[in-house]
Amino acid sequence: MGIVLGANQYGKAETRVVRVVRDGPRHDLRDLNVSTCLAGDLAATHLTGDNANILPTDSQKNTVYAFAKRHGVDQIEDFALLLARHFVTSQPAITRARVDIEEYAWQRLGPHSFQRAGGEVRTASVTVDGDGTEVVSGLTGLVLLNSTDSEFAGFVQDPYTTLPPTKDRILATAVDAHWRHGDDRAADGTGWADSYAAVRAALLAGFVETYSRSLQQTLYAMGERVLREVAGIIEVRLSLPNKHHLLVDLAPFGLDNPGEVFVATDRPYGLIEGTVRRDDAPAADGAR
Ligand SMILES: O=c1[nH]c(=O)c2[nH]c(=O)[nH]c2[nH]1
Repeated sequence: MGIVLGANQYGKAETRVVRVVRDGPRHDLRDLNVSTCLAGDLAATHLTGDNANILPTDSQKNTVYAFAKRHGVDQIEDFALLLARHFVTSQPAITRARVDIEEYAWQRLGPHSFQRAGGEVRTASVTVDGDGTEVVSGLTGLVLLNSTDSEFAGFVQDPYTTLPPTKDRILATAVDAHWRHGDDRAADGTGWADSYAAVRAALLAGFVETYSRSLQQTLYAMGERVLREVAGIIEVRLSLPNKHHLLVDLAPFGLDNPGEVFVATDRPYGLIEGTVRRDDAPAADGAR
């Protein structure tokens, strides 16, 4: 019985690259998930372990980042063409390159503030018992990003701290917010839609308009804004994942990176949680 190597290919799947274009104070943002896949004369690495024809998947990933900086990102078809052509023309052993790109849409909220389109869920939890009625409204999956006006510095330095302080970073989160209505509103039973729209607007304004020194500070600002602006809300509970965007080091490719090319990491992530409430709010009943 003969055994032979069949079809094969390899590449780097799901390189998440966020390209910020800083053209003055108004920024633009492109958010991509790029997968590269190369095929060609790859028999040796499978049969003998000779890697002479193998462009590391790590280099493929770096090419995505470097091209995002060097060429920018406009239409994803063009960016995919650029990458695929690069791999087949620069690598003698590679005869086929496939590049798949997903683009995640962001809606503009301000000069450097954006909201991820889609994925948002509205929630409601009602508790009725002998003591009364409690209504907790909420939303999850509201993904927000500020491409500047965020810093994180002045934190504890213990023997395990390696994080460099930063005066300019991307701040991104998926808002999970639940707010408790006062008794009057629950008894009244009207105006939920207006209340929801007003809370959502206040959360957005708190995120967009706060110069952030920590996500904790932004959390408080968002909750405070809801309580100040929306009548009938007595408590806001927020759970904010810190969706880290790390600056890619492009120096090995002779490129600078003044806050333009980032890797969006999905885990681990910081999770910042807190409650902001009116000081006269009665204790929660426990709907959520
Ligand atoms: O806004 C932040 N708060 C933190 O507590 C923290 N910790 C960390 O590593 N990065 C950040 N960012």
